[in-house]
Amino acid sequence: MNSSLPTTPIVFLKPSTAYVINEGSIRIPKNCQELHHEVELGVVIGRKESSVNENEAEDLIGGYVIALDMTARDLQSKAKNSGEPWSIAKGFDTSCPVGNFIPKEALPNANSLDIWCKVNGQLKQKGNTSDMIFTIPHLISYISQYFTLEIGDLILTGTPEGVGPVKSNDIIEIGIGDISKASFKIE
Ligand SMILES: O=C(O)/C=C/C(=O)CC(=O)C(=O)O
Ligand SMILES: [Mg+2]
Repeated sequence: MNSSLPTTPIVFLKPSTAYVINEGSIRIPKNCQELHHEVELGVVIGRKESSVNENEAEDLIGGYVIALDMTARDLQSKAKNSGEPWSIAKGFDTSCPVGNFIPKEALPNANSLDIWCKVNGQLKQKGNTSDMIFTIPHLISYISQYFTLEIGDLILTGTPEGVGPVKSNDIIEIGIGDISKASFKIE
């Protein structure tokens, strides 16, 4: 996205009303003319803890999901330019579609997974979690210094290149290789 590499993770929050389960619909938020898909690996927290170091972080992982960080890019750019928070741009209703839960034991290689996103059958994003700027233990440790992590919390880990716009009636499909797949329609 032409931003310089962050030296610490950029953290924002989505409310639980952002969730959409597999085969659900995504709503374009009010005043948004540019809604973008961002496919991301999601880490589901399985144990309540705060202030963990990177070595302890692995123990907090309960499992994974494939997820979308749906972003009202125009509203985010406006907020960035005026120094305002990203809450609406990132946290509007239906901004966090998720696939089915995958237990940690079923995904021992979370740091080298192919993740992908198709829009109307066309591949738009393809990346590998080994290319993430920050490792999963680093993200968990960093976030846990500020927020107590609770069972069921979901951490999205950042998106690979290829983010782009979607419009009404588009179908977004996301997946982890051929291990997990989910599909959503833009209302
Ligand atoms: O810096 C920007 O303009 C946008 C950054 C993001 O939206 C960050 C993400 O959500 C991501 O990289 O996954
Ligand atoms: Mg993102």
